[in-house]
Amino acid sequence: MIIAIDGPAASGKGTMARRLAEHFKLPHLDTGLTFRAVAHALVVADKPLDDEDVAEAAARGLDLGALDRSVLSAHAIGEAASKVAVMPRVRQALLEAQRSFASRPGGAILDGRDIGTVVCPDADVKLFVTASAEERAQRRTDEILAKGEQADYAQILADVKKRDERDQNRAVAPLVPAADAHLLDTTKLDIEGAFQQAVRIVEESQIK
Ligand SMILES: Nc1ncnc2c1ncn2[C@@H]1O[C@H](COP(=O)(O)OP(=O)(O)O)[C@@H](O)[C@H]1O
Ligand SMILES: Nc1ccn([C@@H]2O[C@H](COP(=O)(O)OP(=O)(O)O)[C@@H](O)[C@H]2O)c(=O)n1
Repeated sequence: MIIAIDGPAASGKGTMARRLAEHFKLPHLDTGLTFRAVAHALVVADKPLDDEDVAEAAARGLDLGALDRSVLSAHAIGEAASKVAVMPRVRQALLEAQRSFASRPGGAILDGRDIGTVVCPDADVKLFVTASAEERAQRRTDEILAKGEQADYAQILADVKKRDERDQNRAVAPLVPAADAHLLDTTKLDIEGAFQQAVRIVEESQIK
């Protein structure tokens, strides 16, 4: 079974994907980390974020087994990732790695922005996870504060909106729900409530 989960920044798709992976015993790939890793490689090499040759080389050299969430989850890397994610050759290189992960025998869960539309258009179940921009900014703020770092809600809300805009309006693989995706608005759901709804959707689509 392949489960595709998409949604905007801090909607809770990663948390949901990890819990579903554990529940259904499926391997999980957070494709956001692949874009973050490319952005991180450019930042570390002191290269501009629009250098497509360097970015493509980083994408082609990516080891999916070595994605370090603790380094890549930084708020600023998310912003940088959405800049490298507009480059077609970067997307193509990562697409090959993402599809290879998805084609594992037994299936997989992938989460990102274009899983249901581009990476796995034939996925067995597609979820599009949303929440209001204000709720998502609050979740990200709480997450950063919980790490003991400083967080400015107003700035984070502005960043979240800017990233939504960039992800929804890029030419290649924009953030949009697949026609056959189940929409799951988690604005008023806690983590457990959102997970239970997702399990129900997956189980119902297995029966059909
Ligand atoms: N339904 C929810 N209610 C409240 N907080 C949530 C919910 N889902 C996720 N979170 C929290 O919000 C933050 C962002 O979630 P995450 O799964 O990383 O989102 P995404 O992968 O969409 O960026 C995390 O701190 C997570 O614990
Ligand atoms: N399948 C994907 C996943 C991420 N991305 C890009 O990578 C950025 C970071 O993704 P992420 O999922 O790690 O971000 P968060 O939602 O966790 O904040 C996004 O803003 C997108 O620009 C993408 O274009 N396609």
